[in-house]
Amino acid sequence: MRWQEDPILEVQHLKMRFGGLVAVNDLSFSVGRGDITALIGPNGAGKTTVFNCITGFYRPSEGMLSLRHADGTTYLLERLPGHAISWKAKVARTFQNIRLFTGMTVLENLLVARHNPLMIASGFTLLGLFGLPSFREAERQAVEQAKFWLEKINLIDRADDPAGDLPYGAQRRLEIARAMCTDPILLCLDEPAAGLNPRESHELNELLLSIRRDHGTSILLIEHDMSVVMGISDHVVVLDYGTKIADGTPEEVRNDPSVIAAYLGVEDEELDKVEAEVGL
Ligand SMILES: Nc1ncnc2c1ncn2[C@@H]1O[C@H](COP(=O)(O)OP(=O)(O)OP(=O)(O)O)[C@@H](O)[C@H]1O
Repeated sequence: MRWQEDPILEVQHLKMRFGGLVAVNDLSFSVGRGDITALIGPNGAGKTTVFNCITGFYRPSEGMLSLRHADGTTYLLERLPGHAISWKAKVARTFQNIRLFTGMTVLENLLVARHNPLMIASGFTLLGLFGLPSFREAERQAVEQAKFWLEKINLIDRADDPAGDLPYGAQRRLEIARAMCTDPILLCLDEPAAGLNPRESHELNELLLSIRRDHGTSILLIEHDMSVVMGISDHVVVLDYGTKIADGTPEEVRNDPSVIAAYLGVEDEELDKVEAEVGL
């Protein structure tokens, strides 16, 4: 199992407290390099809180989040500021609710993701923005990369339209493309299939599989749509009330009585009955 042999991310004893509420409690799991890993669980289980800790939106109350690049460089994410998690550690994310710049064009939304390299190429001077060859080259590369992703997500014909005019499913794909324009090694997607129809969710599966195959990007996703989770994940981690209740391949997790019970809202005492019903 890649998540045991070559983890890109190791979450160790993660705890997140909000006042008296413990949203995530002593959570440990690994994400395999090159794997598609799904983090699932009932509403309020703590999934988005885990994402917020990994991507620097929250500082964990306790625990360690170590991200290891292929060359061995390791980043302790809980110690890095948010911008360094994206820029240095190379972790990108999308949000549960779409967060595009709706008044900007589709192309501009992708160019925003190249802000850091563009500013460095400008030498952080106004003159650099107009004159430096390095800036013009960085700008050309940013446009090329954006066009590549627009082709890939079938939005090249809409490049100059405002992002807010796109249909919902296309906006979701654009968000993923924008995250990919930061060249992440770990892509975190918060409910990418939410609100998609079955055709769009099939297209999403294809897009995620091609991101993993063609770019080697590891993917960690939160998802309620089981056709996405069971269809493309290599590894599934299940949370309930902030703790891990299962961790394994989709097949292992699918038949786990505690997972079924958590989803059905069954009390611990009724677990035997659920086990009998699923034939375990
Ligand atoms: N900033 C916050 N302040 C206080 N409580 C919070 C905060 N963020 C999350 N919580 C609480 O932490 C718990 C876990 O929330 P979280 O959003 O992580 O769950 P989730 O598994 O992502 O749920 P869903 O599937 O509904 O998105 C919930 O009880 C939630 O109310």
